[in-house]
Formats: sequence, C-alpha cells, structure tokens
Amino acid sequence: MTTTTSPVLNANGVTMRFGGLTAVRSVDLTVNSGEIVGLIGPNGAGKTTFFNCLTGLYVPTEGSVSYKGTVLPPKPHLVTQAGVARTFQNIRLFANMTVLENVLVGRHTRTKEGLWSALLRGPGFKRAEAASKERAMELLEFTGLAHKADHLSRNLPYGEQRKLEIARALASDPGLLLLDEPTAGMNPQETRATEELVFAIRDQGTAVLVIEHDMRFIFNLCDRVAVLVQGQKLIEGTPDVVQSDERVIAAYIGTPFEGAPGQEEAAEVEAAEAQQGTRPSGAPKSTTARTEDGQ
Ligand SMILES: Nc1ncnc2c1ncn2[C@@H]1O[C@H](COP(=O)(O)OP(=O)(O)OP(=O)(O)O)[C@@H](O)[C@H]1O
Repeated sequence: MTTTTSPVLNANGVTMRFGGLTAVRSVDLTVNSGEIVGLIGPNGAGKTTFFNCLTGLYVPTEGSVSYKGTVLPPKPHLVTQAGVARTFQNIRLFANMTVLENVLVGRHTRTKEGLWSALLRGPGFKRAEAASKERAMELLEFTGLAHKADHLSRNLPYGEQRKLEIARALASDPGLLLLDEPTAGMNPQETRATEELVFAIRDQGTAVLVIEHDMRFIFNLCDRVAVLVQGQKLIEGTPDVVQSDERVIAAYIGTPFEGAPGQEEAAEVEAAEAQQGTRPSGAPKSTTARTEDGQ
C-alpha cells in the first residue's frame, strides 16, 4: 500500500434526474490513492446510476467528477483513457472471443497504433501488438486465468467470467477501478478469491471503488464505506463506524453484526477447501464470507 495518499477521484455534488425522479442527489465522494472504498445501499438507492455518472455513461444533471484533479469528460472511452476503468453488474464479455482476446480488447485505449498501421501491419503495429499481448498475459497470470487464455470466454465458469471482466478492465492500466457487484452470484470460495484479488489490485497501485450487497465482503475489504439511501449519502466512514450506525442498521442492514465479520463463514470455506484439497499451500486464511442476501 502507498504511504502518501492523494485524491484520485473527486465527485462533487453529483445529481442525476430522470424526468421527475432524482436517482442521485448531490453526492460528494472522494477516493484516495491506495484506498478501497465501498458504496452500499438498498436496491434502487442510486449506486449504479452514480457509477454511470462517474464513468461518462450518464451526464450528471448537476455536479462534476474529477480524476487526479482534472474534470472527466462525460464520454466513457475518454474516461477510460484518462485512467478510470469499470466492470458491470451484468457480465459483458465478448462470448465468442477467447479469454486473451477479451483482455486485448480492453487494452486498445493504451495502444497508440492507428487504423492504417493496423491494416498495413507494419513494424510499429507488430511491436505494439506483441507488447499488448505480453501485458494481457501478465494480467491473466495475475487473475489466475492464464491457463484458460485460449478458451472461449463463454465456456468459462461464472466466477472466472467475472475475473475475466476484471482482467479486461485492468488492461487499460487504470489508476481507479470501479467494480459493480463483483461477487454477485458467487459462492463463498469465489467471493473470498475476489476479495484477495481486490486487495492485490490495490497493492499494485490501483485505487478501487466497489458496489456490493454482500456486507461482510464490503466491511472486510474497504478502508471507507459510503451508504446511499434514496439517492443521498446517508453516512460515510470506516467499516466500524458505518456498521454500527443506527440509521444504517435501520435503513439497510437490519441487524447489527456481532463479533469479527465473516469468521463463521471463513471457517465453513476452509473446511470445504480442506475436504476438496483446494486451498493452495501458504494461502492466507479467509476473512470473508458468503452473501448476506443470498446473491
Ligand atoms: N435510465 C434510467 N431511467 C429512468 N430511471 C432510472 C434509470 N436508471 C435508473 N433509474 C432509476 O433510478 C433509481 C436508482 O437506480 P439504480 O439502478 O442506480 O439503483 P441501485 O442502487 O444501483 O440498485 P441495485 O442495488 O438494485 O442495483 C431507481 O429508481 C431506478 O429505477
């Protein structure tokens, strides 16, 4: 983790209205370098709409979004080029492309070779292509998918498809990665692997903003958590502060957590892994858990 932090993302007074509905109302949020920040809230609270405002899919009705001090243009490809990458709630892979090709697609914002160079396949293009492939393979190693590089992405199991989405987002070498429900539909082992992957991403120098309904995942993972309720930020703070806030409990969580989050589930995962002999030697013990609401 970096020792000096500086703001990577600054959202100021972001408001998004759809006709008469205000989906996001005057939300401020900062993500600093070296941080993992969580964004939680009930269904329909405006989390994805807020992400869409950050990444140029929506032009906020009011407010501004800056990345490393520069206001982001509201165009997704320019946002990616600036250094902000994202994954989506619903998997959006190119199903009939290989795993490697999917990552190479994510790489295109970092390649300078133009159309003519690509068509003529000159030496500049070949060098750029080789470098992109090398970086893509590094990312597949990093996400544990290198052995599947030549598989069609549609043939990957669900958890690996989600990992591939992350690898593809990382291919643009982002300084900030936005993850929209990265563990939705995952089993506890996959959730734990995702938690470790997000820590590794942060440790490599990419700040992370993550939306997730799995409270234990969020509270284990994040340095700070912001809670959206009906489009407004209810509270922002450390996991300890947020999970013990009466308003959050009333509005969202339902019941307070007792003891260290995730310990019981971690024991279940470890028992299952020990039975299957799947836990790699020296792998850190889990601190994460299954989803709260069964997603
Ligand atoms: N394109 C749109 N047009 C009109 N209304 C929209 C649009 N997108 C989202 N909304 C509305 O804005 C509100 C916030 O939705 P949003 O999907 O951002 O919530 P969310 O917190 O991400 O929910 P979930 O946890 O279920 O994904 C909802 O009332 C939704 O119906």
